[in-house]
Amino acid sequence: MENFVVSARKYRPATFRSVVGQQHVTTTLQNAIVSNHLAQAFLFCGPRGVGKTTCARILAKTINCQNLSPETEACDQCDSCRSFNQNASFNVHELDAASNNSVEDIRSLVEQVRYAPQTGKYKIYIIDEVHMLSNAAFNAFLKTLEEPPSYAIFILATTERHKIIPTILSRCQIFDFNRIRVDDIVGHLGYIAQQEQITAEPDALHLVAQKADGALRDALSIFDQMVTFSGNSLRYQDVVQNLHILDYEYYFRLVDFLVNENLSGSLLLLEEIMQNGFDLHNFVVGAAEHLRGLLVCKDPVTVQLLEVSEGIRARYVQQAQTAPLPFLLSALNLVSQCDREFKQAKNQRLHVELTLMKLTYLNGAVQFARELGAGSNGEAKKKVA
Ligand SMILES: Nc1ncnc2c1ncn2[C@@H]1O[C@H](COP(=O)(O)OP(=O)(O)OP(=O)(O)O)[C@@H](O)[C@H]1O
Ligand SMILES: [Zn+2]
Repeated sequence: MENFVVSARKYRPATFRSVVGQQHVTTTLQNAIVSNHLAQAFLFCGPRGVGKTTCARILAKTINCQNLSPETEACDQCDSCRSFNQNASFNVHELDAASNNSVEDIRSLVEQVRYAPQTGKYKIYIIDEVHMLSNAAFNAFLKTLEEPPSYAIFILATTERHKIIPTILSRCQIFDFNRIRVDDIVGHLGYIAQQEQITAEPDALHLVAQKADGALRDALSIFDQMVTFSGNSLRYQDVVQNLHILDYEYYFRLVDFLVNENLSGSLLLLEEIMQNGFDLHNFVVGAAEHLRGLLVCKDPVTVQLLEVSEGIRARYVQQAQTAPLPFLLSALNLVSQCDREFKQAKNQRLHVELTLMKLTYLNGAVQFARELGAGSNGEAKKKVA
């Protein structure tokens, strides 16, 4: 049997073109290569698992390729490309500063920089998690960064840009990597599913993508975990169950109860959520997100901001029609307040229950206030009387 290779490694992009969602970076790098304006030191900043190391390696391979394509991609055929692809190139050195952050580690790296490449044009030094280097190590490195030999290129990567000292920042060309959009993650997962002959429900992939919170690497590990769990067909319900996700259903039900002033319904729903072992605070945060989702659905333009599948979006739009805008605004306000005060509350369940009570009568109250405000002689005044 073939060894199982995790998707994050198996599908690590080998060309600029196959990097997802970082076009501003890849295009700029390619332009720099074509116009021969390559900087000698780069700083790649951004969240974890969005392609910083991947792009560093692609850059390293591309600038050493002996047979660059017209699209400025490495050929993957020449000797240099082949040794890169087999992780056997002498022209790329990677240091993970998270685990090698001492002065000695940097000294041995700096030592290597003195030797020109025997084959190929450039030697590339990738320092991951560079913010972890000790101060002494930083200083030992600074001199080399100031006057690197012409064949040396440094690519520093970090998830914590604010920890990088100004002397380093000012010597690097800085690239900010984006979180990957849910749609882009879904597209990539869909592609991998197809390659692996896995049938996956779009909603299932959406859920995985959302859980990954912008990190493609995380999405791929969750995807692998799901496939181990449910085999060659990935269903929405399996993902909900396996990832123990507070699924949309709960929130759709909640808002239905609220707009229908069904207090017992929402209190029992809360009980159910706790019985199922969900975290109360997560529920509050999720409720705020759901309300925000309904709000953006009130407008045909902002509806695009909702990063969900088509099917779920249609349900949002439908539910948004049952909930007046002022109600949604006040509800979001109340839930945000509940969230802010959550940690201080002595009895957190009661705190949430109280919010649910306020929310239940909110719709009636909002309509009542509106009727009053309208100043008509209709129902509202009768109610007051
Ligand atoms: N933009 C992307 N396009 C395609 N695949 C990606 C992308 N970002 C991450 N991946 C996948 O995730 C894996 C890890 O990505 P990579 O190591 O490049 O992330 P990173 O940003 O350097 O993360 P860290 O800061 O944790 O080192 C890759 O092997 C690849 O499979
Ligand atoms: Zn090549």
